[in-house]
Amino acid sequence: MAERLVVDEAADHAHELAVGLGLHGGGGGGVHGSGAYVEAANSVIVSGRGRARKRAPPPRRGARLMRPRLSGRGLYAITDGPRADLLDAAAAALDGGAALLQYRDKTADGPRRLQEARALARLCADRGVPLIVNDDVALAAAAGAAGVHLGEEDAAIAEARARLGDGAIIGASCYDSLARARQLAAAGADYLAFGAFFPSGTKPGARRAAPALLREARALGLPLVAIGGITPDNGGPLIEAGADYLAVIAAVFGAADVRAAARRFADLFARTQPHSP
Ligand SMILES: Cc1ncc(COP(=O)(O)OP(=O)(O)O)c(N)n1
Ligand SMILES: Cc1nc(C(=O)O)sc1CCOP(=O)(O)O
Ligand SMILES: [Mg+2]
Repeated sequence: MAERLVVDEAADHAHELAVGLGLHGGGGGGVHGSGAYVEAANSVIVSGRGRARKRAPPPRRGARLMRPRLSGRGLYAITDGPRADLLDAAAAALDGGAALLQYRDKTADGPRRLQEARALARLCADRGVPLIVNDDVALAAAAGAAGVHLGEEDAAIAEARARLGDGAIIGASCYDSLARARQLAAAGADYLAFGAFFPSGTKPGARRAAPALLREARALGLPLVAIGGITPDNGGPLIEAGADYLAVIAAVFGAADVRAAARRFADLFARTQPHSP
C-alpha cells in the first residue's frame, strides 16, 4: 500500500512535469526507463491528457522520480563564469523567457561551484526550467540538477547516465560533425549541440559549423541546439534550419539588461518557425 502511494505520487508529479511544465516524454511520448515509477508515470501521461486534475503533492523525500525527456524550444541561456550577481542574472534570464539554463563555470573553486549550482537548481525548480551543469557529472548529481552537458573532453554519456539515472537530461557537443552526432545519439544523448555558427568572443577558437548541418541532423530525431556567437539578429536562420534551442552566453549574460536580452530571443522563437526540408 505504501509502495502504491509512492508510485501514485511519482506518477502525479511526472504528469505535472510532463504537461504542466511543458515537458513531455521523448519521441515515444513517455518517460524513460523501466520499473513501477516509469510505468505509472507513462500510464498517467497517456491516460491523463486533457483531464482536469487536482494538484498532486510532490514525491516523498527519497522517492526516485524518473524525469521526463527534454522537449520544447527556446533560449538555452548559459552562464558566463564567476560573477557576484550570478543568481540575479540567472533569474533575469528566466524572467525573460529562457527555456533552459546551463551552469558553466570553468574555475576549480569546488565549494563555490557547489553552492552556486545548488542555488541555481532551486531557482530553476521553482520556475519549472531544467538546470544543466556543464562538464561536471558529480556536480550535477550533488546539486540535484536536471542534467549535464558533455563535450569531447568530458565524461562519456554512459558514465553520466549511470551516475545521474535514466531521467537525467544528457546533452552532447557535436561541433561540426554529423558522424559524431550519430554516435552520440546512439549512446543515448538527449539533445545534440552543434556550433560554432558565428565567431564567438567567448570561445574564439571554436570550430565553425554551417546551418546545413542542422537540416541534416533533423533526421536523428533528437532536439537540436545551436551555439556560438548567436544573437537575436543572426539566430533566425538557425531556427529555420532546425535548431530547437539557441544556446547563448555573451548576448544574454553580457547584456546590460539580461531580462530584456533573453526576451528578445523568446520573441525571435515566437515569430520564427523551422522551414520544412
Ligand atoms: C549547449 C552547449 N553546447 C556546447 C557546449 C560546449 O561544450 P564543450 O565543447 O565541452 O566546451 P565547454 O563549454 O566545456 O568549454 C556547451 N557547453 N553547451
Ligand atoms: C561554450 C561554447 N561552445 C561552443 C561550440 O561551438 O561548441 S561555442 C561556445 C561559446 C558560446 O558563447 P557565446 O554565445 O558567447 O558565443
Ligand atoms: Mg565541456
